[in-house]
Amino acid sequence: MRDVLQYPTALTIAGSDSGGGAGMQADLKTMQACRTYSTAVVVGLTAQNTLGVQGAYPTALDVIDQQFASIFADFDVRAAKTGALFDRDHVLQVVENLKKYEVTNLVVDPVMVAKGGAALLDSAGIDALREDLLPLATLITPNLPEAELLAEMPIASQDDMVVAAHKIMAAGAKNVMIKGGHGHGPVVYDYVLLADQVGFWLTGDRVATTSKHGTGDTLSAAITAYLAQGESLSVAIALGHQYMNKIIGQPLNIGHGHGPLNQGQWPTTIAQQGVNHEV
Ligand SMILES: Nc1ncnc2c1ncn2[C@@H]1O[C@H](COP(=O)(O)OP(=O)(O)O)[C@@H](O)[C@H]1O
Ligand SMILES: Cc1ncc(COP(=O)(O)OP(=O)(O)O)c(N)n1
Repeated sequence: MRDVLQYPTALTIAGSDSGGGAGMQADLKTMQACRTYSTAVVVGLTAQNTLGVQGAYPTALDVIDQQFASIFADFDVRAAKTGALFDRDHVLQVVENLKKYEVTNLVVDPVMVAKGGAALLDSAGIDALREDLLPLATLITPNLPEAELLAEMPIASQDDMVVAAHKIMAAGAKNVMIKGGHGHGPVVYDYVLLADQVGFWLTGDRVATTSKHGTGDTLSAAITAYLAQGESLSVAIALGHQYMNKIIGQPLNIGHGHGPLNQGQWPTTIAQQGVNHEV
């Protein structure tokens, strides 16, 4: 008899990117590459490609409820992540369902603006995210502009990142990871502040590439995949960061703008990659 692979199940609650590089499509490819099965609540559709977002169409609210109901009637969801949530009503509908189904191991990627500049969450939605969704999150993963909004301060240095992480935690987040992709210099610094007040830096060489569409989605999906596998939060973060570091230097040459990553560049087992579980 053939071996049956045992993949845990996760959930992505996000928007669809018709260009395939970011949003739900990035999440699904990443989870598969990280050996986790993912279910999906589509919160909205975007007409999008590597050049930008041409349209955004949130899903009817009752359809969000139906998707949650179908998933939780059948699957043992071990971890979940949120991505683009579009507006206040959709944030609150997602929050209601997360509470109803008692979702644990929740990674909130507070997607606000796509790299091309299109808003993927309006200002009332940002308030709802901060007040209602953030307290449910196991981990929140803002990029630098998102962290500036959530912490209500400018971030111009690594010291500022540390202060901002503490402010976001004080606003109700249990654990915080501020991503430094939008910074400058030869090294990318991501700062992690854990609930026990332990803070640490994760670093990587800054890759000079225009193929960065979907980096935030990909990182948060990888962390979610490893949480679903039962890893501790600090190990899941470290593995997600290693995955990101590995794939960002080997992108696909696709599209005419901000190209996609190649999430499939992680084909072997963690053991074969020589990944260090020590954090
Ligand atoms: N040019 C780069 N070189 C190496 N790593 C990067 C680069 N840009 C982003 N990353 C990494 O990708 C992840 C996502 O970061 P970021 O791009 O800031 O998020 P977002 O897509 O949400 O804006 C982080 O772990 C960051 O360190
Ligand atoms: C549908 C959808 N969701 C999220 C994003 C933003 O993804 P992100 O990982 O932040 O990547 P960039 O947009 O910054 O490339 C998106 N574009 N579309």
